[in-house]
Amino acid sequence: MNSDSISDIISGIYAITDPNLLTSQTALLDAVDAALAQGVRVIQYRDKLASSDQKLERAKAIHRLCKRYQAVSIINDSLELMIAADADGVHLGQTDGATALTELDIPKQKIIGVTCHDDIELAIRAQQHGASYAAFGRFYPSNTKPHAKPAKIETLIEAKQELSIPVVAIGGINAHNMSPLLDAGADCIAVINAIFGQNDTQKAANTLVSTFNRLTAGFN
Ligand SMILES: Cc1ncc(COP(=O)(O)OP(=O)(O)O)c(N)n1
Ligand SMILES: Cc1ncsc1CCOP(=O)(O)O
Ligand SMILES: [Mg+2]
Repeated sequence: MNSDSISDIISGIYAITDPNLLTSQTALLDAVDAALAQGVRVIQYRDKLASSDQKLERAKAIHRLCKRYQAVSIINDSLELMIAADADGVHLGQTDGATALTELDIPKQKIIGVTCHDDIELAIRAQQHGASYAAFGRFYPSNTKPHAKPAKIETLIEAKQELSIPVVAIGGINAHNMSPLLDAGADCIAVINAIFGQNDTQKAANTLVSTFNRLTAGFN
């Protein structure tokens, strides 16, 4: 991992892999490479289908690719896999250990992302307990996770007032609808389908990254 601050690291486009969209290891690694080459800064390996051995091999390969592009690798759900693959961080949902962050043995330098749905109190507690970033969403209907709880843009605005850690927005986001989330203060836009569900990953990543950069060019 590079030595930038967490606000520099968790910013821009955050791409999350999906085994239903990237069905082979080659497809997965080629797509991650294409996304990184276009300026995606964060990759989350999210895979609820592969075997443990496959997950370890893929997580390690993604971490190597991220290092090559000076991006960061995050593992979904599993602290054990993060440690085994020596990835840069882990993303924990409310049923993955996020409710007991202080009881987990997480190496100090690792990034810890926490799902906060639409709940600012969850985010404040997560920050107090050592979370590196808070993720809110879903903001728009998501084909990837149709039953994800909806979140309000007002919650993002409140999150930016209450939290010092970066704020990530997720759920049904694409280049056409990210603008209100950025205006509300989202530091980072997390996507699955808008990048890995597209025929041309490179073009999709380029569109997302350039749209993010254009829309945030006047900020700060
Ligand atoms: C960046 C980011 N935000 C939210 C989630 C959702 O995590 P979770 O609620 O644990 O759901 P699953 O992804 O495990 O289905 C995420 N993965 N990444
Ligand atoms: C994992 C997750 N958590 C809330 S919505 C979501 C899915 C995001 O995928 P997409 O960008 O395709 O809507
Ligand atoms: Mg989870």
